[in-house]
Order: sequence, then C-alpha cells, then structure tokens
Amino acid sequence: MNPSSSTSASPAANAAPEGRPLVTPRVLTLVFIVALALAWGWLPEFTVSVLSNIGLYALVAVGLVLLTGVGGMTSFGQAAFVGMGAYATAWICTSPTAAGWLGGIAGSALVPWLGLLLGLVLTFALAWALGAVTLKLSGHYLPLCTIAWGLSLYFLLGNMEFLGGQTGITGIPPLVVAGVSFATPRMLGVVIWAVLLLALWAMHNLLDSREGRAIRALKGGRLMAESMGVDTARHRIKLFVLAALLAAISGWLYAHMQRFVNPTPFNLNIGIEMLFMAVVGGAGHLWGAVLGATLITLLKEKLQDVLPALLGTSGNFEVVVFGLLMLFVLQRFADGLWPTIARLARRWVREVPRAAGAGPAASTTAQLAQRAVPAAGTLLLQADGVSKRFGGLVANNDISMTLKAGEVHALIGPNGAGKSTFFNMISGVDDPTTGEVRLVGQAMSGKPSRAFASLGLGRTFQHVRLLGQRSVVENVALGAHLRAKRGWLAAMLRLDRAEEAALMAEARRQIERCGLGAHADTPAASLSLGQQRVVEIARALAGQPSVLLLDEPAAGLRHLEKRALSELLAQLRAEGLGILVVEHDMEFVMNLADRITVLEFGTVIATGTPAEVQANPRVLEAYLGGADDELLEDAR
Ligand SMILES: Nc1ncnc2c1ncn2[C@@H]1O[C@H](COP(=O)(O)OP(=O)(O)OP(=O)(O)O)[C@@H](O)[C@H]1O
Repeated sequence: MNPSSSTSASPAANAAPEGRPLVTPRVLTLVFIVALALAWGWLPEFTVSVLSNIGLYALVAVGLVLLTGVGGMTSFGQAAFVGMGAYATAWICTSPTAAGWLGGIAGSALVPWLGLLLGLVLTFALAWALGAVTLKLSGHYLPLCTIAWGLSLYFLLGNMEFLGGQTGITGIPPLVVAGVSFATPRMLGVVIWAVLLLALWAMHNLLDSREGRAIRALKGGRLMAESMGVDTARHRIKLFVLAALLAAISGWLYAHMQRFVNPTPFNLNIGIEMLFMAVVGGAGHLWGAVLGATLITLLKEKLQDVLPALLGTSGNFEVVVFGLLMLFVLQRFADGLWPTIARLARRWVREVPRAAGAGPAASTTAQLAQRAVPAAGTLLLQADGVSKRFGGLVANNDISMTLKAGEVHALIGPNGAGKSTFFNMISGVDDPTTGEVRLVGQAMSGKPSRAFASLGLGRTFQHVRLLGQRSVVENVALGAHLRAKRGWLAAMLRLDRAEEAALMAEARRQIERCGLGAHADTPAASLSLGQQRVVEIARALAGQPSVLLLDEPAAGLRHLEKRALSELLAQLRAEGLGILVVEHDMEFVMNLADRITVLEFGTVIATGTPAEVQANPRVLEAYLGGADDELLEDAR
C-alpha cells in the first residue's frame, strides 16, 4: 500500500529536491503499521476503543473517497449501508427464526460469517437496485436522492418489529476464529485495522490499474470516458456498490464490537459525518479517509466533553462545529487536508519513479489486443445524407462524405458552419435526425461512443479533455482501455500486473512517437495547451484506431509543433489510418489533406483536393463573407 500514490499526479511531480533524505511512501506505510502493531498491546483501553472506531469510520470513508472524490458522485446515505451490514449479522446471530433456518449450526462460531455473507448479499442487491435508479441523475439530484434513501432505510430499520424496532437487537455474540475470541475492542480492533489496511491496499491497487483509470475518467465527464470505450453507467453502479459493500463490512464489524445494534448510529446525521470525513481528509485520496476519520472522531470525542461544559447545557452542538469546520476546510483546502500534508512531507517523502518498462519481464508481459490495419483505400467511415436539426435550426443538412484507409480528409468551414455537430454525429455523441453513419461497414444508429471506439474510432476533442492531475502516461494509457480486459477484482488483487505493464509500455511508446517522451511522467495540466492536444492524439493512438477524428489539432501549437504534428499525421496516413481533421488553420490543412469537404450553414458547398477547393468560387465567397480570409490568401 502506498499512502501518497493516490495523492500524486505522477512520480515526477512528487520528486523531492535532490540530496534530501528520502523515505518512500511504502516505507512510511510499513513504519506506521509496525508502530501501530507494537503499540497496540500497550495502549490504554479507551485509546484502543477510539482507534477501533476510527478504523470502522475510515472503512466507510474509503468507499466515499472512491465514490465522491474519485468518481464524482456524492452520497449522504452511506450510514444506511453500515446499518444493513450490522443488522444482517445481528439478526442472523440472534433471531429464533434464523436459528430455525440454520438448524445445527445456529450458535456456532460460523454464524457471524453467515451474517457477513447475508449483509454483503443484501447490500449488493440493494445498492445495485438503488444505483440503477439514482445514478442516472446528475447535478444536485443525485445527492438529494441519497438523502432520500438514507432516510428511508434508517426508518425502515427502526420500524421493523423483527429487527427490534427502535430498541434494536442485543446479545450479538463476539467473533470467534479458530477458538480465539475477539470479544474485546483490543482483539476486534486488530481485525478492524487489518480489514481497513487490506481495503486500502485493494483500493490503491484498483486505482492504479486500467479500471482505476476508467473510474477516474468518470469525473472528467461521460463524453470523454465513453469515447475511450468505458461503459460509464456500469462503472458508476459498480463503484457505488463497492462503496456500499465497504460500508456493510464496517457495519458487520461494528455489530460484533458493540454486541448490540439500534437504528441511531445509522441515521442521516452520521451519513453526513462520514461524508465530512472523506471531504475533510481529502476527497480524492485514500489515506485522506483515514486522516478525516481520525480528525472527526477525535474532535467529536473532545467536543462532546468540552461543549456542554462551556455552554452549560447538553445537545448535539458538535454538529454546529463540524459545519463551521467544513466551511473553513473547503475555503482553505479545497481538496481536503491530505494533499497539503503530502505537499509538506515532500521534503522527506518521495515516490520512487516507476521506470519505463518496469514490471514483469518481457516474457511475462501480457499481449494487448491488436487490430489488423485495413488495406489502403478500404472504406472506413461513411455518412449518408446526415441531417441534424436543433428545433428550427438545421445544423447539418443532408451531408454525405466518406473516409478511406490511408487518407487525410479535412472538414473546414466558417464558425457555426456545423463542423462540430457533424463530428458528434460520426463519433456517436449524438444521433442524426435523418441519414445514416456507417463505421467499417456497420450501421451505427443509436450506438454509443464506446461502440464507435470498439470498432476502431479514436478521437480528440475541440476543448481538451484530459485528467489534468494525472500524469501524461496515465492519460494516454486510458486510450488503450479496450485493448486490455482484466477487471476490478484482478486489479484489486494485483493480478493484472503483466497487462498493466503492457498498457504502460504502449502508452509510453505512443507518447514517444508523438514527441512528448520528456513529459511522460508530468501531470497533464502542467503542459501547454498545444502539448495537451498532442497528448490527446497519443491517447487516441494508444487505442490502435483505424479511424482518427481530430478536432482542431493544430489550435494552440507553435510553428515547429505544427510541422511535427503534420509529419506525424502523414506517417499515420502512410501506415494506413483514415484521418478526419476539423481545422481552422488553412496552411496546415492545405499542406496535409488529400481531400477537403467545405461546409457552410450546415451544407456541403465543395468537396475535392486542396487545389480544387481553393479554386472553388463558392468556397472563396464563403470565406470572404466570414472573418477568416486565410483561405483566400492561400488560394492566391
Ligand atoms: N446543442 C445545440 N442546440 C442548439 N443549437 C446548436 C447545438 N449545437 C450546435 N448548435 C448550432 O448549430 C450550428 C452549428 O454549430 P457547430 O458548433 O456545429 O459549428 P462549427 O462549425 O463547429 O463552429 P466552430 O468552428 O465555431 O466550432 C450553430 O448555429 C450552433 O449554434
């Protein structure tokens, strides 16, 4: 496990100044674990109890960090899932009905484990169902929905007679493993922290994988993630279920620590407190969950003693302080406290850069899926009479065009001519009102962007869409998402290392090819806009596309960079790619394109070679009528 790996954009970004004493995050983590283990037997009972509570909260907060900080979905209702885990084991361990079902094994040491299984199964089913309904919502509707089901589950738990109503369930047996009883917080605390550390390790592994990059991409917007082949709806639900399962495990441990359950610890207030923990600690950082859980738990303990003494009356005043604290933290530390601590610690702690090609030996490196290069002249992309209306506005009017393997086709036209709209039609972002798009011979009506990606369409965006805090190599590796297949479980257990090494090697190869080798480990946001556009091209190439759609690739590039880009695209054309470029830079287009299609007011006014288009009177008229007279300059 690696405390700062989730905090750092890249190894290089973490690099400490040369010559300073260095500790790697891994060593620091080991020191922390060993210190905790050695101190555990000697700590006072009360401290052990508080630490166990911190462990329980942190387990839930880890799920919230993934859900909220990494995946961009806010949940106020996580306490209800803790309740599900707690009540499932409480019921199965104590109910006569459950004992009837369990027959001979009722009362044995196995029953709490059946309670865990029941809690996980119920939570899985409920979270999947809730996720399927609520995660389609965006903006403030999603958090509102989590409040709604958080409240509902809380009242449900408190109103079911067989669960003891508001009184709850008592007499839950302690965990017993191989004859060893985990009845005391000192004993169960070991299990709690072991589970927490295991969860941190597994979640760190998940984030440091192909699926982790897909999860991070969710926050960058569905459009980008889908274009890389990520099924965003499915990933959102899986992330939601994963966070719920972590909460349920925390609930199971809680029930066997307290040995009784009632609905109070699972109400909305506690759900909000758990979200505080994730956000205050550092919503995008796994160890931020531990930090947040520690700070809030300790603060709560202190405030519960101090505030009544100060105010002369009792009440839940700590909630007011939490609210103020939240305001302060969000004002001063928008990303929570963990990134600030990690930044301060950078003098002494640094990540060891993962060397290019490091990982499993070449012989054990997995093979990524390969796409056969189409023969030159093969028809790759075809638009037949594509029209798009927005209300009364006809943005695209009966456009037909083709793209063949081994050619560069440019789409030009004045601002507002309908180029982006057409780009959206041929990349699955939007559906034509009438007409048809075919990709490698397949009709694409109604298919999402990821279906286009899986058929070999790679694209860049007019407004760059990168994960700015992540390194260039991670961004580019996302482009190869569909070429690998290891899933969440393999990633968590680190069984995907060979494949991951292959993905990273491929990403680095494409970065080198695009001339950005020196920036591979730099956070993408720290590059110039022009370089970020090139990163997008490298990301598209990592998917080994046969069709490349480039939306204004030369915008923001300096002269030499444009020349290098032009050479790269010419080389890709020679390798057999079909490239469609939407571009305003006429010199770039005229020097590169084999064919040009000119749009005006959504209609094709000319198609042909650069020379034919430059000599076309309608084209000259269209450009003279607009602000851009570069074409005329070129034509002369
Ligand atoms: N979602 C939408 N709803 C309504 N009108 C839209 C929508 N998208 C585009 N339009 C309109 O369609 C027309 C074509 O826009 P589009 O963005 O495709 O042009 P463009 O050629 O890409 O322009 P630019 O070069 O400035 O990017 C414009 O009049 C625009 O206002």
